[in-house]
Order: sequence, then structure tokens, then C-alpha cells
Amino acid sequence: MTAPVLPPPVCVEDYRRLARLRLDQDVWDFIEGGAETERTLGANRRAFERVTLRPRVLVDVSHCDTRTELLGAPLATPVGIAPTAYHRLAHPEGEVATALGAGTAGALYVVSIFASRTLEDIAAAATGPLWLQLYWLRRREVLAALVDRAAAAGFRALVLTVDAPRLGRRHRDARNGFAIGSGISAVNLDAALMASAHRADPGRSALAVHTAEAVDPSVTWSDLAWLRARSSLPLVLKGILTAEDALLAVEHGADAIVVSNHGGRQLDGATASLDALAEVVDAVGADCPVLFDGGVRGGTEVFAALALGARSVLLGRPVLWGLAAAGAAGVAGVLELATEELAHTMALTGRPGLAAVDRSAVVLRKGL
Ligand SMILES: Cc1cc2nc3c(=O)[nH]c(=O)nc-3n(C[C@H](O)[C@H](O)[C@H](O)COP(=O)(O)O)c2cc1C
Ligand SMILES: CCCCC(=O)C(=O)O
Repeated sequence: MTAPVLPPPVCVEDYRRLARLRLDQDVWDFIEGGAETERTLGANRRAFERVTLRPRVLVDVSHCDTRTELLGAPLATPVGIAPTAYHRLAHPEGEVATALGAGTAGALYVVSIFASRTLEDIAAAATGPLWLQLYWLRRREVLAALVDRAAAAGFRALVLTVDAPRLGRRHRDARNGFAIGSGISAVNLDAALMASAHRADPGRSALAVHTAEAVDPSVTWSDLAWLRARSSLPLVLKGILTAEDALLAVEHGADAIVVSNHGGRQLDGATASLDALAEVVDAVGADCPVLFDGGVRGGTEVFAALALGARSVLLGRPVLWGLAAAGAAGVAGVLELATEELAHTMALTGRPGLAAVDRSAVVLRKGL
């Protein structure tokens, strides 16, 4: 039987269909899945259905400019890449292909601490800004060495993910007994830390076991001073969903915040990411940039998040779809489609620059 031939992608969701044809079921489930009932995963998508746009007319929109700047780095687009683990599960070139795609699109790329290519190889392929995402490892000396390597390789910020003191209960991965194949590894961690991630065990996610071994769940706000003292790179906190924590983040010197519920993969029942955005933006004010991720699948949704106060919008799963479908070209394709759609929405709402994409452009109705 020949594989079905799909037409070229005209929207981000088309890359999903292409990726589905290329990935094994257990890897597909790892990428697509969420925690427990996947209620928060679904809520992230459904929240965008409660957004309506308020178009203004008779504005000169012959040039719609998506360029922006984040922590001092110029970017062609506010659409960037959220950190996701093990890109070699999606494509043999892994994160190197992702970095090439990000460069083509002029986009920010946040590299996961669980990257399957070295920081140095990724940096060599990159032409745009790279940030490194961290989990707080139990072994602080490994974390410290990683932070030093990131700075030496030219990474421009550290992104500490704070919503995963333990891994969410992901039923799909547990049922599949999901483990990382032997040829793929988180090569920036030391090999001894990887053994449990490779051990397939029916009824259990090897990644949950691995995370429990590697990540320190005792970390609190006061530990952030250690990381700040260890590195002069800006520090971004990812996984904030409340005004209370946003204020604590600023108090503890965060240079930016990512509003995120980890794509519905951590706390099932957590608020939809979009519903937390305005609360966090209002709490921190203009001085601390707020980034957003969760459920964004196209430019209209990027526009909605920007209008609610995000400075940048990160894509998680869609980048993996692009990577699986067509390597670096697929990553660039996803980012460029979302950016083109954003520019299109800017034109049709009469907002040719990002500064004009403000709260007057949207209404977000409350969810049930
Ligand atoms: C397969 C996969 C792996 C992920 N790995 C990480 C990770 O290593 N570190 C992290 O902070 N977030 C990780 N995330 C969460 C993403 O950074 C992001 O918060 C989420 O995917 C955004 O939602 P979206 O997929 O709907 O765009 C991962 C998400 C997915 C789907
Ligand atoms: C141990 C891998 C964890 C990566 C992650 O954060 C996720 O899958 O959501």
C-alpha cells in the first residue's frame, strides 16, 4: 500500500497531519498527550474560541510589521519556539534542524535541557537568539556546568521551568510504557542520569521515573539567588499562572515570565493558559516582558495573545510537527505560516504594527 499523499501545508494544522504519518504511535502520544484527563490540554485550545476580534477599518495596512525585540535581541517575528525535549524523536537531525529552521524564520528558539544534540552543535547551526531552558537538577554541579556551557556557547538567557517539581501523570505514556529509544539521549546531561529514561516498563512512563530521579522538587524562591549568582545571563521563569507568583517572580529578579501550563502536560485542572495571561500582565506591569504558550495553532491566536499583553508567543507541539514533517524546512514553514497569518490578522484588524495590537483589539469572554 502506498502512503497517502497530502497537499502542501496551507496552515499549521496541516503539518500535524503530515507528522502523524511519520511518527510511531508511542512518540505521537508523547508529543500530543497531556496529563490525566487532558482537560487542561483541551481547555488551552477551547479558550481561543472565546476570543473575538474588534477590527478597525480605513487604516493604511499596506505594510504590516511583525518585527520585535526581546531582552535586547531583534526578532523578525514575535512567534518563537517553546522548549520541547528530545527533538531526535521527531527527526534524525534533532535540535540542529530546529535551530536552522528558527534562523530562517528569524525566530527565538528556547532549547530544552533535554535536547538530544549538544548545546555547541545547536549554537553552531543557529543564526538567531537561543535561550536555554533548565529544570533544577538535584545535582547542582551538573546544573552549574550546563549554565557555564550555555554562556560560553552564546546562549542569551536561562529559562527555568517552575511547573514541574515532578512530571504530570500522563496516562498515554504510562499505558505505552514509554521510554526513550537507545540511540537518543539528553546529551547535555551526564550519561549516568539517562539510564532510567531508556528503561521501558509496562504501565509506567520512563520519563516520569527519570524526572523524579533528576529534578529537585525541594526548590523554592529563595534558591533562585544561587542561579542568579552563578550566571550573568538574564533569568526567565516559565510556568507562571497567577498574579501572586508573577509578583514573586519580579521580586526575585526574574527578567521575564512565560505564562504557561506546560501545554496541559503537568497539572490537569489548571487554568487554560490564555485565561491566566491578562492577570499576569496586569500584575507585573510594563517592566517585565511576559511571554505566552499553550494551544496556539495559528496567527489569529498569536494575535489574541499579543493583544492580551504577551510580548512573544511560543509554539510547542506545532514545531515538532514541522520538524517531523520536513526537518528544518518544516520548522521554518510552521513559524513562517504563523507569522504570515499574524500579519494578515494585523491587516484585517487595522493594526499594522505590534504596538497597536493591544486590548482594544480583542474581547475574551469568560469560560464556564
Ligand atoms: C513533547 C513535548 C516536550 C516538552 N518538553 C519540555 C521541556 O523539556 N521543558 C519545558 O519547559 N517544557 C516542555 N514542554 C512544554 C512546552 O515548552 C510548552 O509549554 C507547551 O508545549 C506549549 O503548548 P503547545 O504544545 O500547545 O504549544 C514540552 C511539550 C511537549 C509537547
Ligand atoms: C523528562 C522529559 C520531560 C520533558 C517535558 O517537560 C515534557 O515532556 O513536558
